[in-house]
Amino acid sequence: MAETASAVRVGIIGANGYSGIELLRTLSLHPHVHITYVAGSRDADGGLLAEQPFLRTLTAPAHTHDGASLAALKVQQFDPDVCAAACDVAFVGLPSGSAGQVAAALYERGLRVIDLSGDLRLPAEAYRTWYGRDPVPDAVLGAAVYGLTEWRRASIATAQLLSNPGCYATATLLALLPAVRAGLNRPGAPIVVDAKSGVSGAGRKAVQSNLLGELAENFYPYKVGRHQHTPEIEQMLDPDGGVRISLTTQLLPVARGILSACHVMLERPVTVEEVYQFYQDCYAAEPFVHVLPPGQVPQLKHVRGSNHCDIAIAVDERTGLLQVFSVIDNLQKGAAGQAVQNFNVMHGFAETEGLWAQPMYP
Ligand SMILES: NC(=O)C1=CN([C@@H]2O[C@H](COP(=O)(O)OP(=O)(O)OC[C@H]3O[C@@H](n4cnc5c(N)ncnc54)[C@H](OP(=O)(O)O)[C@@H]3O)[C@@H](O)[C@H]2O)C=CC1
Ligand SMILES: CC(=O)N[C@@H](CCC(=O)OP(=O)(O)O)C(=O)O
Repeated sequence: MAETASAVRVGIIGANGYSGIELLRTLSLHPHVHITYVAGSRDADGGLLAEQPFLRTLTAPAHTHDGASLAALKVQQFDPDVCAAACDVAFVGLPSGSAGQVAAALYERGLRVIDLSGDLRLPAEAYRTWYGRDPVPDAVLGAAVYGLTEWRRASIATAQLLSNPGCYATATLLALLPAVRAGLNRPGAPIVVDAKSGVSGAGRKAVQSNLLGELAENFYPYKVGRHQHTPEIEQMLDPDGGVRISLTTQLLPVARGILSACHVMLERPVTVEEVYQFYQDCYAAEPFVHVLPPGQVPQLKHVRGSNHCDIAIAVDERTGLLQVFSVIDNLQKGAAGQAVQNFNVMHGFAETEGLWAQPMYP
């Protein structure tokens, strides 16, 4: 794969974290990207490949743009001026709290910034309530464009500061938006979202302390009634606050994957064929969103390692509930993959560029 003359110089902040590693894996095969800067919370002793020895393709020039210099890249302690000098675009894969500050510093230095954290997704007051800390300054928050790609392309294309959606929010919104925008939900009735995530959703440090003995053959809900993606989902479903969701998040003993099962009280009787056709029409042109025929169910392993989202629909005529199920890989469509999809939209590249990976099965 030859490097193109138009290669964009890209920095990855948080390169030792799960999202950062997934960005490296994805962007190292992107034909219009040259990774020029990788940063973390400290200077590393060895090169990038000493830190992440499994990223072997980075040293295979046939598959990268600049194998030698990529292999020589060192994870540096983040410095906004060094980053700004080295990059046109920065992906920020840091924990919420640190990420917003870093994204703001780079935005103010004129870079295009794609932030994967929750720091830029909510209005200031909602952020204070749900994240329990002060948000970034209004001028920065106001510039951030919420990047649910399939539903926000026009504003993503011109964004300088892109706020990548949360993993649960992505799975849930892709499942619910067609139904809610079409008014299939009964006004005033809360939508129940029963969502489950693999443990990598919690980040590398958290997983390193969640030992196998704790997680294997175990399964439990967490952040009940207070998950930070609740307002993110509600504001996108209805900016006027007319839709309420009850979100339950649960920790699955798998590394990757989210399944969101959404239960919508129907406003009027509909058939599953009707809703299926409607969803099909809605997502027919989408390369990454697939609506399964009635009777089929989505599975984590059908999307694992890829940027795809599978959606399935059922109508429970007995209870008047529409059930919409969606699955994504939390590190791909839920984080790094969607971030690269947004990067492609922002640069006018084909949306699938760098995102050709098929799901890993089994
Ligand atoms: N994991 C997921 O599925 C998803 C994650 N997100 C969001 O993406 C962001 C990254 O998540 P994830 O990759 O899971 O997190 P990880 O915990 O795996 O990685 C975060 C990385 O950030 C680095 N870091 C922390 N503080 C600083 C700092 N002040 N300056 C520089 N580097 C710092 C750490 O680097 P070092 O190792 O060098 O200390 C660490 O490697 C989070 O905001 C998360 O909410 C969003 C959607 C899904
Ligand atoms: C399994 C797990 O712990 N997942 C995380 C998702 C983290 C995330 O995406 O949080 P922000 O994007 O809002 O920072 C959680 O539920 O909080």
